[in-house]
Amino acid sequence: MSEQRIRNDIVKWGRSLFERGLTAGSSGNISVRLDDGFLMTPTNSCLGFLDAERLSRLDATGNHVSGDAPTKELSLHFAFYDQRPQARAVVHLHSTYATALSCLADVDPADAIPPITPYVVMRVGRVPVISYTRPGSADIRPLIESIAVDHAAALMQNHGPIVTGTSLEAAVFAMEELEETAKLVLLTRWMPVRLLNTEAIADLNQTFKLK
Ligand SMILES: O=C(CO)COP(=O)(O)O
Ligand SMILES: [Zn+2]
Repeated sequence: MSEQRIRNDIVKWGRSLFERGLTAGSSGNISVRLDDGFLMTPTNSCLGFLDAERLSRLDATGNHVSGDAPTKELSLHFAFYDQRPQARAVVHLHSTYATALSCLADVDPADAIPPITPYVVMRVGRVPVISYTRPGSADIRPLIESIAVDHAAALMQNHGPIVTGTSLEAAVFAMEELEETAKLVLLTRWMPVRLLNTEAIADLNQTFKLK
């Protein structure tokens, strides 16, 4: 896929996520790994109004080479790219329900999203909670690196979700699934929920291998 097409896709998905209320104001950021570097959304930009020509272009070693200054969360994007060779895109949002889950004191930090539907198992997998760090702090990097080999998604405590995928579309779809499942988890929080059993989960993992 050409770089221009990828730039247009970042603008398209950014607008779509923003218009559906999945992140507000200038929150959230998107990156895509190219063959010779990275494209990232600029810091303080609104995902609803990105300009394809002003996206931040970084070289393969992470140096900013053109466009506006990149997201201040580049450490967390690079942590996933370093540890997951298959990751081609990273999406971070402040979507309401996943962020609400990230604030709950009694959520299992090793497994924040119970397996209540097949799609969350297929598209997202197990979701750990990463301890709080200040937005933009490089301190997040080792925390993400410690989970990134085995997890395609995480919740940053009191902050929001972060998801990777083998394409931008796959990362966006996984993020949408994560957000919708977080909503279901909160809707059913005080109800006796029947989870998928280990047999069903093993069958899903075998049939739809998460990358
Ligand atoms: O969500 C954000 C910080 O966590 C937004 O930061 P940027 O505007 O630098 O991308
Ligand atoms: Zn954020």
